[in-house]
Formats: sequence, C-alpha cells, structure tokens
Amino acid sequence: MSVLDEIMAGVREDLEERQAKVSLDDLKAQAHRMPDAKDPMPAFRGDGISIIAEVKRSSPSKGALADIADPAALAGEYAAGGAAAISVLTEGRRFGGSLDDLRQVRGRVDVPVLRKDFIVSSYQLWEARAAGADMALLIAAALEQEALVSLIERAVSIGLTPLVEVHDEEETRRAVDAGAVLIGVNNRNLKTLDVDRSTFGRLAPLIPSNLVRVAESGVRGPHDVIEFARAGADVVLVGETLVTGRDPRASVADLVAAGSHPAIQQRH
Ligand SMILES: O=C(O)c1ccccc1NCC(=O)[C@H](O)[C@H](O)COP(=O)(O)O
Repeated sequence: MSVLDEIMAGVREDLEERQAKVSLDDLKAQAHRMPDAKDPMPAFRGDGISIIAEVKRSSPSKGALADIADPAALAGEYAAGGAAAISVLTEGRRFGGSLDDLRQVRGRVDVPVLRKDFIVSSYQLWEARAAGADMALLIAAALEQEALVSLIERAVSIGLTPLVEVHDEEETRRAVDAGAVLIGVNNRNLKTLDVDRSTFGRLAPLIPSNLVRVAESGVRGPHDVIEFARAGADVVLVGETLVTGRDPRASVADLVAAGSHPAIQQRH
C-alpha cells in the first residue's frame, strides 16, 4: 500500500465518523452563516512572489515537527511577516491537524486561509467553508478526473478557491483540463516522500501562463523562493522551514523580501 493509499484509508474512515455526527444540511447552514470567503487571486497575481505559510505539526516524511500550542498565534506571526495566505493542515492522523486549528486561525488572521487536506467529497468542502476556509486543496493523485472536475466546480460554487495539486506531467494536464486556475506543483514525491526541487521547473511550462502557479514543498529559505520564481512560480508554499525555525515572523518576512527582488520578472 502506498503512503497516499494509507493516508486516504484513514481520511475516509474519519470522514465517515464525522458524517455520522453532523448532517450535510447542518454543515451547509453553518457555512451559510460565515462571512463571504476571501479571494486570494488578486494577491497571488499581484507584485512579487506571494508566500503561503503553513501550520504543520507533523508529517509522514518527518514525524513530529513542532509543538504548536497556539496555531492562531503562529498564523498571526506569519501574517505580520507578510504571508499572503495561511495553509492549515487539517488531517489528524499523520499531520496532527484539525478543523479546530483552522477555526482558530480564521479567527485571528484577515488573509485567506487554505484547508490543506485529502479532500474526496463535497462534504469536506462544506466543512472547510463552515470552519471559515477560503481555499481548499484538491490533490489530483487522489481523485479520478470526473471527481476532480466536480469538486472544482463545487468548491467554486460555495465560494472556495480550489488549489489543485499535481506531481507529474499527467496530473498537470488533468488539472488544466479540469479548469483549475490555481495549480500547485508539489515537489514531494508521494510514493517515496523525497523532495526534488526540480519538479516545479519541469512541470511549470505545462501550466498556461494566465493561470497561477504555486511551488509547494522543500523551501529552505530565500534562495529557494528566488529559484522557484525564476522557474515561473507566482506563489510559494512553505511549511517545515517555518514551523521549525526560531522566528516565524522574520522568516516569512525574509521569504517575502526575496520574492520581491527586482531581478525577478513579474508574470502577471
Ligand atoms: O509533508 C509530508 O511528509 C507529506 C507527505 C505526504 C503527503 C503530503 C505531505 N505534505 C503536505 C505538503 O504538501 C506540505 O506540507 C507542504 O507542501 C509544505 O511542505 P514543506 O515546506 O516541505 O514542509
């Protein structure tokens, strides 16, 4: 069984439990009481490289990363450092996250918030919106094409901006064909969990230039932001480096400064 299959088995089990407790109608009612979702695209298409800073407690590749007692305080530091959006890992078993983390983060920051999880059903999109998310991750490798298209449409219809994540050429073509406007190339191989930073540069040319390209995983510092920007990234998503560093606000500010370097050509 691959790591992704293992994660997905747990995700489906947990999802069934939640569905047994909260009906879809109740979830929709909660979502409708939320303020409108924030649109991240103007910032992502704006000047400089945008940084999405991630709240990440642990991971399948590294195990425990950081003891994050107050996810909202961490997200507040990220936002103060200039993050354009906050990613919150909400999967519990392997990443130690929760929807409660997302709710707390939503309550603290004004920038858009991404639900980063393994989404296979529109119920999870409603959960995301009900918790205050503005964006939701859809992983192409975890979804048949029909499901990907349908979840993109459903996300948009409830106000969420879908970030469609790809790992190879075929998934990139599928994401474009499915109508994604925000595509994340994850440099982490889901089979080996190894990070290969050249993945972004290989796949970015397959993403039409009017779409927004996100480089995900493996950012160690400002140098990597500059490299991804040169390879065509509009946005860079960073987790481990920020949660394991000493000063998250200063670390984000350094990445933002690198992404605003005049030598970087703006694509939009
Ligand atoms: O991080 C992992 O080990 C992992 C394993 C399997 C599926 C997803 C995984 N991570 C989710 C992410 O995409 C990253 O948290 C995100 O891109 C940030 O990466 P990093 O900056 O390298 O922490």
